[in-house]
Amino acid sequence: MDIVYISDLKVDTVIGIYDWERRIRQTVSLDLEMAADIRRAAASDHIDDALNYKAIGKRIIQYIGDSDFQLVETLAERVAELVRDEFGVSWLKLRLSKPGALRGSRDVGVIIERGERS
Ligand SMILES: Nc1nc2c(c(=O)[nH]1)N=C([C@H](O)[C@@H](O)CO)CN2
Repeated sequence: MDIVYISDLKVDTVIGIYDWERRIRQTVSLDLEMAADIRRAAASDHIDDALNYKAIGKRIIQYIGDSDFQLVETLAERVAELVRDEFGVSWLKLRLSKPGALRGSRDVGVIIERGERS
């Protein structure tokens, strides 16, 4: 199994459980690893044969930017569903972090893995 990845994708969104958090936008950061077989794209050298990380990244930016969940868990799960459903990704690992959310820590968040590694 090969991996196509996106690292440290930063998006501003409404996220959080407190009243003050519902009134502002905060930055979340996303690391995403997606199962892929890159051999066809490598052989043809054509984007149509590749898992297009730019198309996926733009869709994630749009989705997160428009969302307003309370928990990072919910946001992570929905992004994972979107990537798997819309881009046919069989397995992924997603790390969603919220920088500065806990004093003394660089960031907090969740890491989820969905689907079967083939
Ligand atoms: N497991 C979680 N714990 C907490 C979350 C969360 O989304 N998942 N969120 C908060 C607050 O919104 C916090 O980020 C504000 O600084 C607290 N704990």
